[in-house]
Amino acid sequence: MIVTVTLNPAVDQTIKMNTGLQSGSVQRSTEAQFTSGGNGVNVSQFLQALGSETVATGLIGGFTGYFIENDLATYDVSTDFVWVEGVTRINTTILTPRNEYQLNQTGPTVDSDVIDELIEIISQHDPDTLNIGGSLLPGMDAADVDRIATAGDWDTAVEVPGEVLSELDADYAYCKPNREELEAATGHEIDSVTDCVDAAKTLQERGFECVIASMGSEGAVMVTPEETLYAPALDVEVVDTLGAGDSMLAAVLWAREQGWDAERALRAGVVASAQLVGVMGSSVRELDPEPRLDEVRIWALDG
Ligand SMILES: O=P(O)(O)OC[C@@]1(O)O[C@H](CO)[C@@H](O)[C@@H]1O
Repeated sequence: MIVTVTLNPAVDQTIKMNTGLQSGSVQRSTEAQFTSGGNGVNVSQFLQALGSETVATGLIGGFTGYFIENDLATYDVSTDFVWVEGVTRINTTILTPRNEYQLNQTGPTVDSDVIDELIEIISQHDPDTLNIGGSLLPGMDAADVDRIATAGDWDTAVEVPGEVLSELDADYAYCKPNREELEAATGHEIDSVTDCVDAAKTLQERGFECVIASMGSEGAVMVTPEETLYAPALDVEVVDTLGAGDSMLAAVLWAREQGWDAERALRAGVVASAQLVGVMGSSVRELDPEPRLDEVRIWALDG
């Protein structure tokens, strides 16, 4: 069973415009929606959509906290959050005909005592795999992530900002940085698949057993102790990219849970993220990568 931990969840507000943004005048949207978000929350929702057993935990508060719990219930996602003082943030994605803007709030400040409560809850669910995803709240640091990761007998997958990734000390089973996070965590500039592989290997040497690095429309690299794989992205119509990386991680964890090998797991991740970029926002009720696995091309880059 996979438990996800989102330290800084969000209500994702997605606003669609039929013009570019201009200052000095009121502009009106053509479409808008609110969904529950934050990397771990999304991973739980995608795991549920894939048919995997999951519980979403983390720190929530205020009216937006209630929204997240209720929204996840409508997707049949089990939740067990720690309630904190303050109000969970609202993050805004604005889609204009040419651009995608992402405005993320910082989130409320918390006392790091909440970590004890969180660890207690995680332990009660006895996960095989724990996914810790997203940014940290003010008042927390990378040592809190290490503490959660090492508090029990579970494999941990992290999908955290690059500056947090660079400060982690524990050993992790998985990490899933995007290009920006990989650059920030390693200091490598990534202009090619080769750069991406080099940076992913640098991370692996620091204690991340399997590194899944997503590069948007250029695809993804997976580095395991046994192999280095590259898969280009599928050629699909992109509505927005929110949650695409989370769906890739969810599908890889789901595939590994079923005993699939690394290559098949990477195929599943690439198909899931292709489905996600085709929908507005980061919510889907069903994910079924299997019928499209053969569409993904895979390069084994070295032994
Ligand atoms: O501010 P963070 O925690 O780094 O990222 C949070 C976030 O932008 O990432 C998810 C998509 O991956 C969204 O659901 C959410 O709003």
